[in-house]
Amino acid sequence: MWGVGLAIYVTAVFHRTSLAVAGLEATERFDLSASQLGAFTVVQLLVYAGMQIPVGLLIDRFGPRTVLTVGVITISTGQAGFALATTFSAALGARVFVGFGDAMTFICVLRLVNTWFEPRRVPLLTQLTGSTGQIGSIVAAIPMTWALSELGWTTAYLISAATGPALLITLLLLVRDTPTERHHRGHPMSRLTLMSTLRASWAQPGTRLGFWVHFTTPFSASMLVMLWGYPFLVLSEGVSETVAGALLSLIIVAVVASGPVLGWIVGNHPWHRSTVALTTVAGMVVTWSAVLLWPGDAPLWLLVLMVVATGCGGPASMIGFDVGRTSNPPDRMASASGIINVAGFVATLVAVFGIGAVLDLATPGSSDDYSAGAFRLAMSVQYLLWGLGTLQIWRYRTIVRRTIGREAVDGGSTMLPLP
Ligand SMILES: N[C@@H](Cc1c[nH]cn1)C(=O)NCC(=O)O
Repeated sequence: MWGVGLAIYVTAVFHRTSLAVAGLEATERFDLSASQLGAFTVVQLLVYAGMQIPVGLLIDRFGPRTVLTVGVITISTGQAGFALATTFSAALGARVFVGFGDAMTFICVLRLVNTWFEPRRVPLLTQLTGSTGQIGSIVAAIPMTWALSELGWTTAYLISAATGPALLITLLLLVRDTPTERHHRGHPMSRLTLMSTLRASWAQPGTRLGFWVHFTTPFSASMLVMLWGYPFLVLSEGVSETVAGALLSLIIVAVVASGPVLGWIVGNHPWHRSTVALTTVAGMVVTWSAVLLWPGDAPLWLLVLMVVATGCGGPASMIGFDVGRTSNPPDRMASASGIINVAGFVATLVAVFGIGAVLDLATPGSSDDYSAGAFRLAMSVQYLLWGLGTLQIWRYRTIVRRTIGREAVDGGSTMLPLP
């Protein structure tokens, strides 16, 4: 069950990031300005974030198998549409479909993990899901670059869309919602019940703690991988294009390598989950500060430390889902995951936008030759997000620790009995 779900999630991450290496080709094919190119990423992220809460509710109502089926069909249709699009508006519409399908993948896989594995194994498998999924972005970077240059736009994107039918058949043949049911249906929900499910999830301090952990930890890596990493490293830190590419791949290596370690710590020491998240944020703040304050170009060893610390933020974000899991009953689990998942993508959007806006303000009239000084200022936008997130993590961790107590947390529950 998990293998099929994971294969679908790796493919979704591949589709999500498959535009990162196609910027130049897209600019030529659709005759785009820089902001139109950026719109593809922004629209996709907006759709993804906006769909998280509805998708969480749909999973609780119709089960992960059904929602995943719709997700695979939608994302493959979007990617095929992107292959065939010849105008900016058609391509943008196709990216909306990719965002919709993508939004339906991850929390379905989390739900399958929660149903099919014993609770003590769930933290590690949740981590392995998040970390292994990021391999999709390496596939998007290397083979996709080759396919675009050797096979051309339409064939490269059509081949990538063709993974959809194969995954769909495997999904329909193998995946069951629970060991006893192919389809698990929750209770039909009126608008009132939907609202009360969301309210009940959000009322749990553990859901809020999970939200802020997911807000604070992954955005720096996502912002680097999705948009600003390459220009920052080349234009501001003076590394070659090859080294910049290698450093961005190292982020994914750090994600994949640190995931199981963090998963093990979190599974064995639930009381210390928020401490692990805060330590990871501190690692990012310290290494980023050293890079940004270094006089002139930062040395390569420091850039390596910074990207590794930043990569660890991805797996640390999974702590958010784990706290959400132990703070909600199984029939509200996907809704809580949806709420928590919105946070990281909203923080990424704010970082991507904020950095672009500061770059434009600091370098008036020039869009492709930002100075090192402008980049340093722009990258400092991240401190606002880390600062807000850290305060909120501290606030809700204090509430959880005070109201629930160590024995219950170590026993696997952060659920507060509410009226
Ligand atoms: N935080 C990520 C997952 C992750 C784990 N390790 C690195 N990244 C996340 O929010 N995932 C949701 C998704 O759809 O990818």
